[in-house]
This record gives sequence, structure tokens and C-alpha cells, in this order.
Amino acid sequence: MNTKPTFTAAMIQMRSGLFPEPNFDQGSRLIREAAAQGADFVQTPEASNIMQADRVALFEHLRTEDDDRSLSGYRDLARELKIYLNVGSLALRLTAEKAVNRSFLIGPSGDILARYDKIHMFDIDLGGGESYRESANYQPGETAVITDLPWGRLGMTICYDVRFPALYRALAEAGASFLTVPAAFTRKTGEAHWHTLLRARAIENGSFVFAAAQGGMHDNNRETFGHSLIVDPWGTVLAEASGTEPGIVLATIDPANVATARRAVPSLQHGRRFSLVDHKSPSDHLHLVRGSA
Ligand SMILES: O=C(O)CNC(=O)[C@H](CS)NC(=O)CCC(=O)C(=O)O
Repeated sequence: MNTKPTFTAAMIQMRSGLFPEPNFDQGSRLIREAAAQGADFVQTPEASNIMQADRVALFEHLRTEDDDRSLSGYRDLARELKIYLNVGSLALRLTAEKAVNRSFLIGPSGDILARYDKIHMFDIDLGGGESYRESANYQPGETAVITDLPWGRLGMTICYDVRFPALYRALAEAGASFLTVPAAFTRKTGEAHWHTLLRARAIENGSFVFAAAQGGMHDNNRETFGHSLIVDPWGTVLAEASGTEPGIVLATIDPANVATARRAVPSLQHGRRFSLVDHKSPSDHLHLVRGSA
């Protein structure tokens, strides 16, 4: 295994369809390719196992964590290739009514080192008839998760979580140098927000951001943005998929850049120095008279 101070990270861009088996074939082929190119850490996107809009069909294909063949297949693959594998997320059955959107960190032994259940549900009306109700099928997690890679600590998140900066600040304050944001961003919000949100999370937390993405037109009629990214703690994009095609992007990661960026701009240490006053509350009004118009 790699014992150098630096490592190679690879983002797998996918176009998941309606059925777990071909999705696993697509993912594992690209993971093998990444490992062949020297990747030590590989991430797959959100919904690596299935993208299915119809609830009945979705639940027909969902398995529990213990019975999921994609998960056991990815564990075997991590062991065979001796890589750290972040399966960005798998949809898994939790109960008869609810699923969970769960991200895994699998070690080179094939063991599951950490799991994270997506906290923030994408319940959105985008306009033009484009609506999402993730919470109708999925039970949100309630726990932020941090774990260890040989090269530093890793904070795990998923997709829409990226819009909630307090989660990333909590992970960075708990020691994360690497933040994972596997995603299935919509084309519309991706065009407007994807690079900005990911670079902001990297810059404000002095952390690497890893974001493997779904891309293109899926069989469930969803269109996703692609542009899988690796961002360094200074906000520089180290690698980016050029569009929506399935494939891999790689970058060499030097964990020392975390300390360098945080020394240059110590915003993590300068945070949380305020209290908040509501000018509508009479008792607090006086505090604001001087400062506000
Ligand atoms: O449902 C599936 O099949 C897979 N899961 C997703 O696509 C998820 C939940 S609907 N997508 C997002 O969170 C998009 C967030 C986004 O696009 C934004 O924050 O702008």
C-alpha cells in the first residue's frame, strides 16, 4: 500500500440507470480503471446503485445493507485493488416504507470503516415542472460522520448537504482535512451553483473537497450535471470532468496543503465570535440603535 505522504484520488463519474446490476458493472469497470492509473482513494457518486423515480419500482430493487449485492461487490473490489473506496451513496431499504441514502467508506481490507446517512433531504420545486421529494422515500440521517484515512481525517456528506455550511464547519472543527460530496446534482442547479458551493466549502474550511457526480440523461428521465470535481484547500480545482460523460478524473493530493492554506487564512480559528441581536425584540433594540439605520 501507498506509504508516501501524498496520494492519488480518483472521482468516478457515472450515469446510473434503473437497475443495480448494470450500475455496479459501470462503477466497477471505472474503479478498476482508476486503480490501474494509480488511485489510492476512489469515490463514486450519490445513487451509485440505482436512479429510479417510481416509488414502487424503486422499492422492488432496494435491499437492506446486509443483502445488498452492490455493497458486497464494492467491498470485494476494494480488497482486491487495495484501495480506499468511498461508495458515494447506495439507496438501501430501511423499512417497508422508507429507504436510506447511505455513503460508505470501505478500506483496503474490504471492511466498512464508516457509514453516513444523508441528512438534508432534497425537497424542492425548481420550476418548469421539475420537483423532488426525497423525504417521501428516504429517512434522513441525524449524525455527522468523520473517519480516518491514512493521510488525514475525512468528513462524509452527500449532495444537497453542500448547501448547509454549518455541517462542513463542524466536520472541519472535528479535524477533517478531506470532505466528500458525492452528488447527483440537477443540471439546472449545477450550472448555477455547483462549482461555487464546492469551492466555497473547500476555501472556508481549508479542506480538500472530493465530489464525484452523476452526469447526463438517466433512464428515469432525470438530467444531472456531471463535472465531477477535486478542489484543494485554497479553492483551486485540481481535476474536473469536462462534461456529463461517465469516466474518471484523478489528482495527486498533498495533505500538507491543508496546513498551508489554514496558515495563510486562519478563518477556522477566527470563527464564532458573535452573538445575535434581533432588532424587533424591544429589550434588545437598544443594542442596535447605534449601529443600524
Ligand atoms: O433520487 C435519486 O435517484 C438520487 N438522489 C438524488 O438525485 C438527490 C436527491 S433527489 N439529489 C440531490 O440531492 C440534488 C441536489 C441538487 O441538485 C442541489 O442541491 O441543487
